[in-house]
Amino acid sequence: MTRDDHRIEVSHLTKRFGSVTAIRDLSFTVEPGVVTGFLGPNGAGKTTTMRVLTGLVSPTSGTATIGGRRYRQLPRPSGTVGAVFDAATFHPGHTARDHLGVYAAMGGYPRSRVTELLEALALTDAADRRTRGFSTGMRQRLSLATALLGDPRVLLLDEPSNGLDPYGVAWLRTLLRRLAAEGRTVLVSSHVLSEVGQLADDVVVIRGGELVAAGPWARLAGPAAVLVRSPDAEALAVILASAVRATGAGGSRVEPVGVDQLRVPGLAAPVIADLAATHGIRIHELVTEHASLEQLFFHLTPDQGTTRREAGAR
Ligand SMILES: Nc1ncnc2c1ncn2[C@@H]1O[C@H](COP(=O)(O)OP(=O)(O)OP(=O)(O)O)[C@@H](O)[C@H]1O
Repeated sequence: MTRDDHRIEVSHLTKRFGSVTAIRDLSFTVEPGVVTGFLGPNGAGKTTTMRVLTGLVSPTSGTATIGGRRYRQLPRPSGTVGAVFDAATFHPGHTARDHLGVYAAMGGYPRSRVTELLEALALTDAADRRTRGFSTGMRQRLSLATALLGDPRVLLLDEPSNGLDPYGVAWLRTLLRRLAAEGRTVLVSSHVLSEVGQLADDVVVIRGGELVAAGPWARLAGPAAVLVRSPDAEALAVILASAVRATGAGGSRVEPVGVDQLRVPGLAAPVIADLAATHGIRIHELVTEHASLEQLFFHLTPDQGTTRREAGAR
């Protein structure tokens, strides 16, 4: 099996529900081996895209494939793709073990998988309790355990951190990173940005059903600015201001931050260090500030009004 066998490819995908265009000519790829965050404001089209990927919704046009095949064309769909959608429901009278047992039987997976997954998802102590008393975190774990029954190479998780406390989010992060490190393709949707920042290496950002940005989020965010500490900050500010102007970054200014510190946009740390050395100016500290995922999100998807979006107006 090669990496190509479980790459997700969404190509010119459009989905209309009556007069509402949920997805419009959307194209992106999701690579195995990393956790990819699928970001967008409410109503952006994340769930619809994931539903098309799992064959639950038919596209109006375009394709969404896994390893080059549509979900229904996969030889073992549930063994290839594990999906968790928001608001998973369980039979309230079933225990966690019953629930996994039913799905293991339906998928033709050995009973030993149930015990393995109860352990891997820290559910062993709750295995024989009825799901009606489960907390949100336990429900999320049980949904994930169900999705992992067939040892899928591709995981599609819609808002998996919903309702998790900070311990739950930390646990989820460790689990997803481990699953990705094993070579799986992991796509995680969310609008809770601080959590995706901790969970994902790559991001796909959509708005109004269209692609806004895709790639490693650190690259998308770019170096926002460098903080420079120097006992000769005033002299350095003059030199750096002229270098910033020379880059053509018209709106960017070197700003003093405290007594001996400057915030320098538009110049990389090595350039600043070299300039200081050329002019014999001492540097005590250089720190590159990256934009947070939240800043990136607001920059890429300025609010256009929820009502307008939900109505599908453009
Ligand atoms: N079955 C449906 N019938 C009609 N419209 C739908 C249907 N499913 C989704 N939509 C609409 O498609 C758009 C995209 O919805 P979707 O649920 O995919 O967005 P989302 O990014 O997952 O949002 P959220 O973060 O709020 O879950 C919305 O305008 C939504 O109202």
